[in-house]
Amino acid sequence: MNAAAFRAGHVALIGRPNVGKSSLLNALIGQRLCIVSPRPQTTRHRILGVATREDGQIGYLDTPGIHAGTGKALNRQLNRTAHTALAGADACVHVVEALRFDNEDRAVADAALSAGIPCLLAINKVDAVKDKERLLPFIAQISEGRGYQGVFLVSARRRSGLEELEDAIAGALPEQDALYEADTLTDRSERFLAAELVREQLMRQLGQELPYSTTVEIERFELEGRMRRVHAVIWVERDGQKAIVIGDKGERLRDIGSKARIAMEKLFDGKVFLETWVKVRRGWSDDDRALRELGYTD
Ligand SMILES: Nc1nc2c(ncn2[C@@H]2O[C@H](COP(=O)(O)OP(=O)(O)OP(=O)(O)O)[C@@H](O)[C@H]2O)c(=O)[nH]1
Repeated sequence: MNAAAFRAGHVALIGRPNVGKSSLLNALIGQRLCIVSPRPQTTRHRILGVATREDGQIGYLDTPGIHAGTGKALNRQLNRTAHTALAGADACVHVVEALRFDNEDRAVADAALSAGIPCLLAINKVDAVKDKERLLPFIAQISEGRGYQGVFLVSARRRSGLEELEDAIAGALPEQDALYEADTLTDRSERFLAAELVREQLMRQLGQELPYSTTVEIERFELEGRMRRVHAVIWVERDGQKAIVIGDKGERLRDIGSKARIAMEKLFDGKVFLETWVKVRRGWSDDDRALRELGYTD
C-alpha cells in the first residue's frame, strides 16, 4: 500500500445528547456550521461538514444524540437518523464527555463498535476537568475490552487535541479520490441552514420543554441582488406555546429573529432580511407524516 495515497470518506460523530458533537464538528472544520446549545437533542438532522487536506478529504457527519427511551415519533426519528449515518460511514468517532460514561454512552459504544468500521474514541470537554489525573483511570475504564482504534482527549471549546484526532480520522478512511470539490463546505442548502439558525435561538431562549415542541420551516428564501430575503415559520404544538414564543409585545420573537439574522449574515457573508411567524400545528412532534413534511428524514 502506498503510504502517501489520498484518503477520503465519511466519518460519523456519534454519542449521547449534549456531549459536544456539533461543537466538535464546528471546531474541526473551523466554521459555525452546526447549531449548538446547552440543551440535549439540539441536533435533529445529519449534517455534513467537509474538510479537504493535502493528503485526504474528511466528510464529517454530525448526528443527533442517541438516547434511551423511544418517547415521541421525533425521538425515534432522531435515533434512526444517527444510526443511518453510522451505517453509511467509513469510520466513526464516539464522542463522550470527560469523566462521564453512563448507560446511554455504553449503548452508543456497543452500536459504534459493532458497525464494522474503524472507531475512534474522543473524550471531549477536558477543559472542564480540574484534576487531570482523573482522566487516565477514566480512559482505562471505558476503553478496556472495547476495540477503539485510538483514544483522544479533546476540547472543542478550547480547540485542543484536534490535530491528532483529525490525522487519525484521515488515516482511518479508505484510499480513494475526493468525494467533493475541494471548496465544498457542506451538502446542506442555505435555506436549510437558515431554518437551523432560527431553531438554535429557540433552543437557547425558550425554557423547559418548549424547544422540543418547536420546529422551523422556511417558506420563502430568495436572493435579491446580494441580499437574502427569508420567511421563517416557527411551528409550535399549542396556542399557549405560541404566546410564549412571541412574548410580551412581541419582544421574544424580535430577539429570536434578530439573533438568528445576525448568525445568518455571518454564515452567508451578506445582508439578510428575516421575517418570522409563529403558527400552531397540533401534535407535529408525534406524527410521522408531519415530521416528513417538516423535513425530518434519516
Ligand atoms: N466546557 C466545554 N463545553 C463544551 C465543549 N464542547 C461543547 N460544549 C458545550 O456542551 C453543550 C452541548 O454542545 P453540543 O455541541 O450542542 O452537543 P451535541 O453533542 O451536539 O448535542 P445534541 O444536539 O444533544 O446531540 C453546549 O453548551 C456546548 O457549549 C468543550 O469542549 N468544553
